Amino acid sequence: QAPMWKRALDKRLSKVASRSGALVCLIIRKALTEEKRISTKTSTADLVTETDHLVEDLIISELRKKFPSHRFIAEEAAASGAKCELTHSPTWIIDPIDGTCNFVHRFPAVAVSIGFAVHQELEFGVIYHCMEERLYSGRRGRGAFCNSQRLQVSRETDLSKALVLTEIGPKRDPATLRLFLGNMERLLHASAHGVRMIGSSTLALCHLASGAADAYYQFGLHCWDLAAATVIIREAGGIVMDTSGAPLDLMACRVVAAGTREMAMFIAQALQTINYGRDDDQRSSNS
Ligand SMILES: O=P(O)(O)O[C@H]1[C@H](O)[C@@H](O)[C@H](O)[C@H](O)[C@@H]1O
Ligand SMILES: [Mg+2]
Ligand SMILES: [Mg+2]
Repeated sequence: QAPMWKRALDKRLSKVASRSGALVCLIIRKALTEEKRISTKTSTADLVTETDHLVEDLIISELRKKFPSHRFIAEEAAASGAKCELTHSPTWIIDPIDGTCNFVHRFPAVAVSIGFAVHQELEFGVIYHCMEERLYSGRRGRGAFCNSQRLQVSRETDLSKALVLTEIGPKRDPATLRLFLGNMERLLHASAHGVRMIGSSTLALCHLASGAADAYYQFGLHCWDLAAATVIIREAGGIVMDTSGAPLDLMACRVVAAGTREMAMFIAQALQTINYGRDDDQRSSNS
């Protein structure tokens, strides 16, 4: 049981994060219907808009006012060259709009993700589904919720009875696409019930935490896609690990998550690796 000061601090921090998320969702919902100025980052499929930047700046300024000594890892700052270094300091890990491509197309699977770590341990996360007013939250040792409903992962262990979620990632070169499609083909050959992509890794991971899917895997997502969702899935009883079967490496741009370890291992063993570098390796592009 964490010390009283820590429980009180976590509660205060997660309240601030939830309030920030709620405020910016109003901005995103309004902007979704409006004309957007769109630019690309690491590929023609890796989009960013002025709303991504506005929302990220708003969240960080709100949090910095209250916690000036804390550190930040945020998607659009990283895209502009900021270091992604998870130290022992209290650190907020932020994806201002997860599902920017959906946002650009007015496809309503769009979320805000705010994770929090201390001593390199993920302590809590909130993910706001902006179009459905659903707040997914998880605090280490205190459970995971969607609004006030407790979350519980699926207990499925049989891949031939599984619904599997994934995302393409930003690379679209022929070699990457062959590996991506080969991974999907192997899971379908193993008679998985289906493989789905919704265009938002954080919302897909929330579906896993709520038991609406049995597994998730991806190469090409980032620490800001993973931070909050990892706490939520673990607190819903699930497992989040590296695609090699080793413990999760938050900066490795790859993940397998599932309701059961057996399911996660089946998925991991079926995958061929797609190399996206690391978030904390400044030499590799943030693709
Ligand atoms: O850039 P945002 O924050 O929209 O995150 C998405 C990534 O861009 C995709 O490559 C990735 O495949 C996932 O869809 C992820 O949610
Ligand atoms: Mg984003
Ligand atoms: Mg994202």
